[in-house]
Amino acid sequence: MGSEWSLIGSFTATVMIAYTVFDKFIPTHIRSYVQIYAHKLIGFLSPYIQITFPEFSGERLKHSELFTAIQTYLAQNSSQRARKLKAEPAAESNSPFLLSMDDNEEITEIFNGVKLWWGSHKSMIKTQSFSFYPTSDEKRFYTLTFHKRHRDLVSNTYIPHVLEQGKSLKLKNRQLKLFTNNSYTGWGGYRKSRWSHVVFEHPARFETLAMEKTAKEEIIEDLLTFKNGKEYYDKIGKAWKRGYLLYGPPGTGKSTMIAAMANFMYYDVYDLELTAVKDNTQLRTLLIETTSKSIIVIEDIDCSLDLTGKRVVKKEKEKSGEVKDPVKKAEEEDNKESKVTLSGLLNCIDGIWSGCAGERIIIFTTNYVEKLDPALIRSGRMDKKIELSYCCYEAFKVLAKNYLDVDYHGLFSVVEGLLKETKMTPADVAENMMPKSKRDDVETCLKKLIESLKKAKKKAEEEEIRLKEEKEKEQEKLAEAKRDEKAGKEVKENGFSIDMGKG
Ligand SMILES: Nc1ncnc2c1ncn2[C@@H]1O[C@H](COP(=O)(O)OP(=O)(O)OP(=O)(O)O)[C@@H](O)[C@H]1O
Ligand SMILES: [Mg+2]
Repeated sequence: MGSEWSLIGSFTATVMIAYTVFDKFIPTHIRSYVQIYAHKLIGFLSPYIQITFPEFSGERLKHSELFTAIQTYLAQNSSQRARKLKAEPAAESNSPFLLSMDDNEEITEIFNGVKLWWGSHKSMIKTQSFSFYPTSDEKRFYTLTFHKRHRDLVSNTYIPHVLEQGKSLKLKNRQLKLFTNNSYTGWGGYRKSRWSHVVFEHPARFETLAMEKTAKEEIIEDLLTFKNGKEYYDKIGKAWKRGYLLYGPPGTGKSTMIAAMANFMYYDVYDLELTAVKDNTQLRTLLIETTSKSIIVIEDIDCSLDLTGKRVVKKEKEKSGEVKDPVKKAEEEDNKESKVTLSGLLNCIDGIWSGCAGERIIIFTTNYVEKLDPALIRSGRMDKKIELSYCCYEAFKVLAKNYLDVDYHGLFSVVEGLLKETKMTPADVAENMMPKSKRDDVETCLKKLIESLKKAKKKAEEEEIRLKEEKEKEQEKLAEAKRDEKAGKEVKENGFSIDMGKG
């Protein structure tokens, strides 16, 4: 036994000396040759294949989507199996951190009965920069090892499976974003983004949206058909996009519905402010930069576009006494000259999107549907027109559930009757019904609403009477003018007039 130990000891010592000699005294280029041939020999003898997935790839060292998808996939799978995990802040994700395999950790996975090994590695490359604080670049990569007889299965089935899973998990975990376009003068260099974003956290849901149940269900059905319609759109040769026009008086829930749609579809929202876009070319650039699975919104389309082709620039409220910055003034001057035309917008919607992969929804909102150019809302551009109108009883019940947490109350029938007789927007109903203090219970809130509805009804009746009187007066004036005209004619023809009024 003793002799065996001494044999092992001397062998180990020999290996260590040989390694030191190799490392210290053999020139680098010979060493690299030896390493290359050693790898070749191992590759020749070993039945295993290894694939490397680096974090950065391509000429410009772009962050690899492949790497991110694998990272997400492994984070889901490895967090149960790996012993050494790493917690990192998760950008653009719902959870505050992401658990992934730590460096130099390995896990095994069985896929269709085949054993595979995933490894997480890191290599350090020292940068040759002249700095007081020497930095080193970290290059992370994953390796996938498997037996060479499973090569086809891995490349044709397993890797696509990992990517698909990784991407869908990332989509599920990501945070929604609300983008707004930067004013064109601030676009700056090529690297500056045309869109700025914040996290989109609007609480609106279809369940809390007050409108008729059937209309709501129809919209949900329409959205679902669109979402699952990739094959269908491919088959009919149409770009995977859908246009909605939301119209109705202010406060009827158009913006709320857009938020509900975004939450339901899990799409980002691009709020496109046309008045900040210089011309059609910039509009095109902005639209190209939108990503798949997004809703592009143009609110109050009638105010942003003059339908004769010119753009209306929103008047900015100038603070009194404010001295104008010359640069700002020049920008504004420029703004006045800039224009996005209706045809430019239509061309963008029809043309560019057809070339952009992925699904997109475009929504226009307006308070005055009758003002819109038929070209803008024709079918194919605006596939669905949704009217959001004054509060009906069904919508009121949703609001009562949202704001007061009640399904029924004795006063509901009074509200129902009044809602049939008067027009009130859901925004006003909600405002009138909302508890304003802790003492406000359901009954108090409903009574407040009834009071407001009665007032609104009275006001509407008075307005109706006023309008009727005005109309009658106008008709009287018209009739009088006609009588005068007739009398004038008679004087001309007969040379005298008969004054019927005086005795
Ligand atoms: N149908 C609705 N369901 C639930 N809440 C609503 C509804 N309509 C309005 N509201 C409430 O009223 C507020 C204003 O509604 P919203 O901004 O969606 O109206 P809008 O139609 O976009 O108005 P505008 O035409 O002025 O832009 C919302 O914050 C929401 O709380
Ligand atoms: Mg709105």
